[in-house]
Amino acid sequence: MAALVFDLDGTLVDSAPELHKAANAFLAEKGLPVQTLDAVKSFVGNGAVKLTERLLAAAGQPAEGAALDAQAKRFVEIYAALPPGDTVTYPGVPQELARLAGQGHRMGICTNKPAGPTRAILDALGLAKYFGAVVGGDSLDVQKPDRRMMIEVADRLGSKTALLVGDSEVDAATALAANVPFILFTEGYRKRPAAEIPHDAVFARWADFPDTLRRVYL
Ligand SMILES: O=C(O)COP(=O)(O)O
Ligand SMILES: [Mg+2]
Repeated sequence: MAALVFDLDGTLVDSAPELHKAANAFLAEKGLPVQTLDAVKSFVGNGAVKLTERLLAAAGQPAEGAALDAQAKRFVEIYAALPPGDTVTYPGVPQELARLAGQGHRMGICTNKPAGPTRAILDALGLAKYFGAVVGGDSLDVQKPDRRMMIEVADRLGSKTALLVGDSEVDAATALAANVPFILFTEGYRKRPAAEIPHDAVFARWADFPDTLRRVYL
């Protein structure tokens, strides 16, 4: 059975409100104007450093190199210190993960979010027990869409075959690079219409995931 590899932000959890809160606390600390939720959503997908880079660029304060790394470190500190509760699973996610685990699927997480906050969210939501491998944006020296992110998760799960479930262009590119099937969840933070993002199957409600998965393996 192929391992099921899941993206986190915008796929299993709606983390944008909490990222928005952290982004605005970070900007306010620097005396910069705050951002809308939609703007922050559009900055998510390539990890914490890119998110920080996009926040600073949007505020007219571009940063790069070591200066950007230092700013991103501060952003992650602010994010990690927020009280839990704002990040929630999409409806039906806990039930579906329990069902898949019950069927014996090996499951892993492949996210560009740093591994620390990723584990904190999985623990807080009671989901950690479902995942035999968690690879975050700072786990390797590459991030999605590099195929090594996907290969690392499959290796850690001891699985030769895998598929990726994700919400974004970055996930689609990762699956293509790793040559694995891609299932697109449409309710996350993608930037383009779903039809323009290469996928093998698509779904909008987690209650429909069983049928969607069957379509890929028919
Ligand atoms: O943190 C990000 O930018 C994106 O995280 P994701 O890979 O779980 O969507
Ligand atoms: Mg995502």
